[in-house]
Amino acid sequence: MSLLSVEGLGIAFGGVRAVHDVGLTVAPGEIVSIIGPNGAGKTTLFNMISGVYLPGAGRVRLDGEDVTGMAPHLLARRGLSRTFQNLQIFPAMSVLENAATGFHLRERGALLADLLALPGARRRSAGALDGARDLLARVGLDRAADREAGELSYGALKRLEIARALATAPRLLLLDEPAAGCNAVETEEIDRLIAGMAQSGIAILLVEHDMKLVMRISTHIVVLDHGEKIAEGDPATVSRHPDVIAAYLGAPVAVEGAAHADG
Ligand SMILES: Nc1ncnc2c1ncn2[C@@H]1O[C@H](COP(=O)(O)OP(=O)(O)OP(=O)(O)O)[C@@H](O)[C@H]1O
Repeated sequence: MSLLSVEGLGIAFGGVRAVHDVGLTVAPGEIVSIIGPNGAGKTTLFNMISGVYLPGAGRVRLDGEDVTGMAPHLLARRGLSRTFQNLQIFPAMSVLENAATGFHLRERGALLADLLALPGARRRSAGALDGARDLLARVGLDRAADREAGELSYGALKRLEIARALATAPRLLLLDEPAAGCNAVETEEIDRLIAGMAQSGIAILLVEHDMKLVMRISTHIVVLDHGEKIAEGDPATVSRHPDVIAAYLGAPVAVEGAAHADG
């Protein structure tokens, strides 16, 4: 059964349809990727699912419950967490402290209370730092815990962002371009991390331009162009779809193990 179910989602900005009538589902352990050219509406779709934008049309359901337009911290309590295309890291804070901020994403105002050292902040922070150490181990950054975040490589920063998103123990994780700007080795680390999270039962929704990564790890791919879904299916099907090649890929993309998929 699907954990996330999106139906007929749409939004317009100043009369321009950024996303129109898009539907998709994600089940626990699945990796569903959204691909398409720049401006196709991928991040806007993410923003509607994660409560950043109120959709102009359509429904978002988590476990069958209508959560359309619900605030991000309330969605986090229900098990939805996300990362952003642009890193949201505090470079002057330690890696550990950055990971610990993730524990406050469920509580509106908690992060500000901590920064202002309001009552309860000290107790909450101690617990968050313990939890943050576990998260850093999960993404392979435990040995960098005490370094300043600003000193990390780009790939490590991307993993730190994922660690922070994991702090809310998500059942559904939205990853916006986790491999953007990463080199081949860093991309492989992200690849393993995403596959591992899916194996642990987390439902993953991914926006990513690295087609090798997408074709390797996706269970299902949804293709957007000009805000509309133009194709969907497994990697082998999507990578050879004529409309997808015309709108985005330019040429068929090799998919491991799919050489004889035509039968
Ligand atoms: N807040 C906004 N106000 C006005 N227009 C917006 C806003 N957000 C997105 N758009 C427009 O909506 C369309 C879809 O943008 P979006 O960022 O979702 O595309 P994308 O597929 O994520 O692109 P990219 O791959 O470059 O990140 C674009 O035409 C964009 O200019």
